[in-house]
Amino acid sequence: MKLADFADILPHVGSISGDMDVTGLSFDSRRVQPGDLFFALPGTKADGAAFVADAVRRGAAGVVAARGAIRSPLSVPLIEVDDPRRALALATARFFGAQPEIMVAVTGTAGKTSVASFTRQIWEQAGFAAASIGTTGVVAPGRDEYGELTTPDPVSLHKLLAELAASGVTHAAMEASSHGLSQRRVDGVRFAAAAFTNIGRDHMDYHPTVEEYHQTKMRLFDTLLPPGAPAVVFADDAWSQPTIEAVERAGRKLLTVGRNGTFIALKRAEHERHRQHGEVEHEGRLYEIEVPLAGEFQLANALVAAGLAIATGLDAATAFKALKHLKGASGRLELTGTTKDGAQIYVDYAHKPEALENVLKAVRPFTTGRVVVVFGCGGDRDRGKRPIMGDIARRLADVVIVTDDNPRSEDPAAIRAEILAAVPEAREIGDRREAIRTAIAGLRTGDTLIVAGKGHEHGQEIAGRKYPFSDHEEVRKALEEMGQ
Ligand SMILES: CC(=O)N[C@H]1[C@@H](OP(=O)(O)OP(=O)(O)OC[C@H]2O[C@@H](n3ccc(=O)[nH]c3=O)[C@H](O)[C@@H]2O)O[C@H](CO)[C@@H](O)[C@@H]1O[C@H](C)C(=O)N[C@@H](C)C(=O)N[C@H](CCC(=O)O)C(=O)O
Ligand SMILES: Nc1ncnc2c1ncn2[C@@H]1O[C@H](COP(=O)(O)OP(=O)(O)OP(=O)(O)O)[C@@H](O)[C@H]1O
Ligand SMILES: N[C@H](CCC[C@H](N)C(=O)O)C(=O)O
Ligand SMILES: [Mg+2]
Repeated sequence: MKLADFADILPHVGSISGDMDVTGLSFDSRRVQPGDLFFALPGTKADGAAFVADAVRRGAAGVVAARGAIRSPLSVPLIEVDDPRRALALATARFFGAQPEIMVAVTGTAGKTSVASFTRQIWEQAGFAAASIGTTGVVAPGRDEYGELTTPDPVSLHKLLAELAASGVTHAAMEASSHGLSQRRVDGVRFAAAAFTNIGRDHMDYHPTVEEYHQTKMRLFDTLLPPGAPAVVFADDAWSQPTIEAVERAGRKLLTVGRNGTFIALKRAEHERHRQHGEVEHEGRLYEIEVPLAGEFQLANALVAAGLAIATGLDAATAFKALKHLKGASGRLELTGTTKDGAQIYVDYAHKPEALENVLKAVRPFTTGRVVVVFGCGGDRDRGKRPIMGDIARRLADVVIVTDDNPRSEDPAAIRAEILAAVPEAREIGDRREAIRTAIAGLRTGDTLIVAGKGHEHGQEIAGRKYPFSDHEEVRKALEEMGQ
């Protein structure tokens, strides 16, 4: 492509020729290929402007940077913009060109992965070639890949969207994390609808206040969703009202779901251990629904997903019928094993307070014995959540084992100590493998064990190194070795 093809996104002035070839786009100097346009992004650890010389040395054909960020003269054209991250997102969308025709995004503290996966499954059952993109990776016809980020960077994202479109995928649901929204990773995607699940405590190391965190999520509705397009809002959360107001203020089409919802109104719900039943009203008609998954919260996620599918054109009866066949996203309150005595073991991705609270509450009514939890907290992330999660475990579980999650660069014992301060009666077993084994060995009839925090993850990051690790596998191996 030529620079002139990006004229509306990258205004080039003076002596810079629009005839300049752009053969690729890059925001990391270490990955620049000759002919790339290098975007110097102000980051959380470094400033991309400091790597411009490196990028040029590696063959960058031009540089895009924030106004005034580059002071010394360059041997290649410099294009100055107000918001380089947004410019990168828009330019990559233009560069890769195609995306699945109908794309939706879901934001919220918890439930994004589940909603994206459920929406894909509803579409699949309706006969569409559909994809989901998020924390657990990319799932599409003939494709199931593990991913690193919940919301990929714009270059990886638009390359992927173009591949999906080329392979015939017409529908895609993706997660929009607050980091992703704040860093403009999805600014180049054309959305047909967007959804909100809930707000809880998360990423308080990145967002100064919960209000700012919520406002960042609202970018999805007030900036990225086209005016008039449908916004599906879960109506039963403490943050539903501010979200509804933000959607209405922005002039998007508000569709609420849940007990307080009007687009899909949940009239009745019954919860069984591995199954949720409900009756919903949509446009004056009643539908019986069934979600074959553990955890009351999955009913909420299923309604949001059905809302997205209906809002983008699927008939309601097909969408509601599809819920009966939903499979849970990997590691979301997933029954991973049962002991000979009938104690049940779940792997769950709760790594933030509300999620842990929800999961422990969800299994209580079906647990005739004790609720046992094994969990830790990740390093280099919000420290404030550690004692909060300790307190939740103390209140809602009968047996607590505090172990390591991904300590990353932090001292694992110090992380555990911050959790244990709120739950001093807990057992401390740093080695996650041993913690899981100890918990399983102690299970009795009627007990439920929740191994929380790592869900689908394939590795454990300790002191900057990633070691292979899977909660699923550890549970299975432990049961096998104990002759269970
Ligand atoms: C804190 C954070 O969000 N960081 C993300 C951010 O990096 P950054 O821009 O802050 O990076 P930086 O190190 O400060 O560098 C600034 C710029 O200089 C460039 N650079 C740097 C070094 C060099 O030699 N040359 C060079 O050009 C970098 O490529 C970057 O463009 O932008 C990068 C590209 O999009 C991301 O890969 C990176 O994610 C890191 C790896 C990360 O761990 N992010 C997590 C916290 C995250 O995003 N999580 C969310 C939510 C998870 C959830 O709750 O579900 C997610 O969406 O996954
Ligand atoms: N609607 C919900 N309300 C409360 N908790 C939920 C809800 N959905 C899921 N959870 C809890 O949150 C965990 C993560 O769920 P899920 O992966 O669907 O959310 P997410 O928003 O994608 O999270 P992350 O940002 O960590 O990727 C689940 O394992 C469960 O413990
Ligand atoms: N997307 C989240 C995942 C956290 C998962 C948990 N296992 C941890 O390591 O804290 C993050 O990067 O903050
Ligand atoms: Mg997720």
